[in-house]
Amino acid sequence: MSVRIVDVCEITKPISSPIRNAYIDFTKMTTSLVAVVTDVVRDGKRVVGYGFNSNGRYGQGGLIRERFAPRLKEADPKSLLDADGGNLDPDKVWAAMMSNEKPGGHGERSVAVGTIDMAVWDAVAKIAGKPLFRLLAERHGLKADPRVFVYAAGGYYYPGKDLSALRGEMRGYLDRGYNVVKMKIGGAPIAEDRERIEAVLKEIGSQTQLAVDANGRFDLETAIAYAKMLREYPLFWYEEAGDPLDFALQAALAEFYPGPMATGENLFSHQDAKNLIRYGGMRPDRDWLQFDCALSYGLCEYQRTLAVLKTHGWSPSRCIPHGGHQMSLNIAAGLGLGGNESYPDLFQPYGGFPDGVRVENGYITMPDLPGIGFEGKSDLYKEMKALAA
Ligand SMILES: O=C([O-])CC(=O)C(=O)O
Ligand SMILES: [Mg+2]
Repeated sequence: MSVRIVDVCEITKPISSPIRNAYIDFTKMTTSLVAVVTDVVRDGKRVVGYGFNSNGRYGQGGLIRERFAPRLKEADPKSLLDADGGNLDPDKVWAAMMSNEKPGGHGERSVAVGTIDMAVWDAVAKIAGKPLFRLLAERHGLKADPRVFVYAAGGYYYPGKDLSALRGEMRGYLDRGYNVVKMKIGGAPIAEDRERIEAVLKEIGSQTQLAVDANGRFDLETAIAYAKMLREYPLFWYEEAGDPLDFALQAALAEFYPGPMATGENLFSHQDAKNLIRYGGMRPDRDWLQFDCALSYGLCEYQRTLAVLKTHGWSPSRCIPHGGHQMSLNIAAGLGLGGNESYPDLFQPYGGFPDGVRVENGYITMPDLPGIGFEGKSDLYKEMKALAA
């Protein structure tokens, strides 16, 4: 049997909402939805792999249509196959996409490639007839663990939102089974953010923990001023205080913040991840890494990032990716990450879990669906099917 990619389709979809973090609003946010169509038939149906990019970066239709999809369609089909020719080899597909691309400067190109890479892995696991998390565990000689820790991200700023609305939002997450919640900081004066934090802590009590996210807004002085305020509270983490590439700032902050810090959602390559580990002062015994494969060249690259972490003494269990998508749930369950983000009320239908999956005491259990499992989420699959089936 041979496998051929017969088409790569892209459509840019809105995921807009009136929310705002300390850096951007989401009123014009979009995502690229991609389908990698193969000539393989499984259970009487053509195998199509699907992918989309995470929130926070916009859809990548231009790059996908002009460079990355044509390279896959023009590649010799045999050059994309695994050793016995029965499936695609994601690393070979990745190399074909990245031919004639210089190193460095990992701007939005990594989002375009990450989106297609997601669809390729979905197709590969479907062709193998397995959930992606089980395929990954097998390939790495690990035992899959379908139970994955998830936390509820929200707590955004938006027009007219007062403390009682913020508390109500957080209560809603607790009611849905979460025991870690996250809110935005840095989009209001520090005294106001302190009030917001105290209001949320009062609402959630001591059984639930709160993480805070500054979205890279602060200069060093402000990051330290916040660190001094935040360290009075038992927070789950202090996220992305300063510019994602300002490793010296991150390292200096550690001096003022003994609690857990988190960052990495805006680092888009294993080289950038390596520099964070080398120079960012992140501590493997308590800090968290949030690289998001959908924004950073996909799972082929994420595996290189995990290899970098291992070399530097970091466990994959210190990774809780940004993005709230099923791709990272599969990586978490297959490769032993510490968990995954989720946005219970945002970015639908792209985020979240297959239908019927519930959060219990902060964990979900992955159902055994072939591929990434998008077919189990009916609102999402409807969009995907409309693109290509
Ligand atoms: O608001 C955003 O851009 C999303 C974000 O940082 C997160 O989920 O950590
Ligand atoms: Mg963040």
